Amino acid sequence: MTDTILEVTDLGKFFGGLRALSGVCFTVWRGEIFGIIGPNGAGKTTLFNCLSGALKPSTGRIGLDGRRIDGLHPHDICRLGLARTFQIVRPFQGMTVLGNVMVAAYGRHPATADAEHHAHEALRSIGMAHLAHLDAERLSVAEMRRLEIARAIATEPRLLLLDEMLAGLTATEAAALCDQIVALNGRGITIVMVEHSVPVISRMCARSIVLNFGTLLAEGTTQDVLRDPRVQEAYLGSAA
Ligand SMILES: Nc1ncnc2c1ncn2[C@@H]1O[C@H](COP(=O)(O)OP(=O)(O)OP(=O)(O)O)[C@@H](O)[C@H]1O
Repeated sequence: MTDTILEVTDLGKFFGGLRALSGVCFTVWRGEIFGIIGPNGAGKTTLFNCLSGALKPSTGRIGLDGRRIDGLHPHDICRLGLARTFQIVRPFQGMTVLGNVMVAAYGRHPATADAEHHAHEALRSIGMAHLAHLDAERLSVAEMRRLEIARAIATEPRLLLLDEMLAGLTATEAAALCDQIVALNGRGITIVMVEHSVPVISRMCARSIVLNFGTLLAEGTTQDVLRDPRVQEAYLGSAA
């Protein structure tokens, strides 16, 4: 039997008359890397904002490990084991890489020595230990992305939402980051990733959903989803 970590049922988010999400249902299984694709404005970031508590959904329910989390505050959702990254990385100004990650680690480890230890662990897990004492603002784009993941990891999530982590990276940088993401997944963290690159989603995610105009266009194995004629027309066709 498959073990569900995240269950989304009839999720809707309306901004006035705009239905950014409507009737969205899907299930993420524990231990998988799950993909979310869709054209610009399809509602992917709104979905992440609802899952992480940044936005209160207008309809529906979200279950994390069987517990209802929709409408909870972001820090409560984070404490329950769901972390997310942001498309645009904004490190705390005037702080080192380590300091930035410690801010996240304090959530579970209020003592400074503990927070520092766990922040170092998070940096090591994403291959950034050697950059711990660098001013965070001096990082490259690829390093910023890894810092963003380290901050999320430092909250010790069971489920990690990654929002377009590969955008703007070179092919080599993207491949290295994909390897890091697979390694994190190998350590037991379930991953949900929003990604525009179809080849990346095909390689990384056994199962995926496609959003279009705020509705679920397809759900299933990534292979089947990408072969779906509606997906081809709405997403791949328009991208070609
Ligand atoms: N705070 C908001 N107020 C009003 N409309 C919003 C708000 N946030 C998002 N929207 C609208 O909701 C729709 C979905 O936006 P969203 O950013 O979730 O799409 P997306 O799939 O993440 O797009 P992209 O790939 O460009 O990041 C868009 O029409 C957007 O303009």
